[in-house]
Amino acid sequence: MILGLTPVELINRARADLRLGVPVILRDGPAAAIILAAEMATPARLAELQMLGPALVLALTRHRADTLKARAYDGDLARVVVPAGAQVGWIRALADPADDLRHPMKGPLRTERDGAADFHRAALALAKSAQLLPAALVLTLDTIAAVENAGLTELPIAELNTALASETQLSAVISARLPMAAAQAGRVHIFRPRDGGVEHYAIEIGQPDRSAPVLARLHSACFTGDVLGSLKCDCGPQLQAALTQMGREGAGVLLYLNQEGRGIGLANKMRAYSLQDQGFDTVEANHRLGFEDDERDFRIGAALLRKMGFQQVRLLTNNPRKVDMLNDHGLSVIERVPLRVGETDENRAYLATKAAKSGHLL
Ligand SMILES: Nc1nc2c(ncn2[C@@H]2O[C@H](COP(=O)(O)OP(=O)(O)OP(=O)(O)O)[C@@H](O)[C@H]2O)c(=O)[nH]1
Ligand SMILES: [Zn+2]
Repeated sequence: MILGLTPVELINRARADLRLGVPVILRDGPAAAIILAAEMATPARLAELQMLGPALVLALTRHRADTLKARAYDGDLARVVVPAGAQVGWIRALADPADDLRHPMKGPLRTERDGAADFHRAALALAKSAQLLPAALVLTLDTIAAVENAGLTELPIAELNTALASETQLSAVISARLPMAAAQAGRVHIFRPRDGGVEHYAIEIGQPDRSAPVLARLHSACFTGDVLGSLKCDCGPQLQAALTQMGREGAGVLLYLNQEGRGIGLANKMRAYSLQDQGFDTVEANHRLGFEDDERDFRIGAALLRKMGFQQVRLLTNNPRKVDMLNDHGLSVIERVPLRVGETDENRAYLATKAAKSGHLL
């Protein structure tokens, strides 16, 4: 006999469904809702939802709602009423700010005030965790009968919320020696989250003494900076400078965390870059897309360092949040080592915005 899927397995299936444009059913006891990622909506799928019931809603985060001048009665999110006959283009324009400046008048938008927003909040969290735009069509169902035999993934929201909020458990997969330009004595460790998320890497230089403070860096993936040598940020030079300093000192550990774009994923980061070309700064661009300034789960870095046996770190960073987070999650940062490299004409304003709005130290 095959037992049912665990919540973690169901969540991963639900993420894949949303990314494919397949609806997912959320359950809360006897209550249920059907959700669809707004950016993946097609005319056919939208028509299916519109036929199931009249009360179709587009859930948006407060940041996106603020941009659209829609009232967010639920605090952190808004439930925008989808008018009968609304087309996919209307949904997409609300979800995606790409054309905000060209077509500023999207309203007036009517948002719901009464009733619960639990399904909507869960739908947005799931869309974010699938690295989609945080915008979801939500139809609360009177009865689940109409969708019961469609083979859709069904997810209890209590379990979904618990799983999304809990600390990721990581398993060590393999490690192997890697001589690098910055240090001959390098070793790459691969860690796999047990929640089905993307793998993260640790680059160990030399043989750091576990009973002494280790020179450490938490580096968030930046395809454009790390690989392409982008001049828009300082990630590539920071990565190289950190490895070089560890090589020079003979020991250190650099965590390469796959949290591209401060946790929003590369597609959304490129959407943010496109908005930056329209004149918005890095924080404003994230907000217009509906994200927080920083969506990273920094607990993963702390968990990895602890798992590797480290307790005390000298942390290479300009970001005081990283220091606080490690101190709050079982490590002690005995020194913050500044990492100021790679300033260019192109990234000067970006670095200044991070100092002014995100608390980075100059
Ligand atoms: N969303 C978004 N992400 C960006 C942008 N520019 C760089 N990133 C991402 O930001 C992350 C690097 O974060 P930073 O804020 O530069 O540095 P930090 O890691 O917080 O702090 P430091 O330790 O001082 O470097 C990487 O994941 C990059 O992909 C941007 O304009 N928008
Ligand atoms: Zn970068």
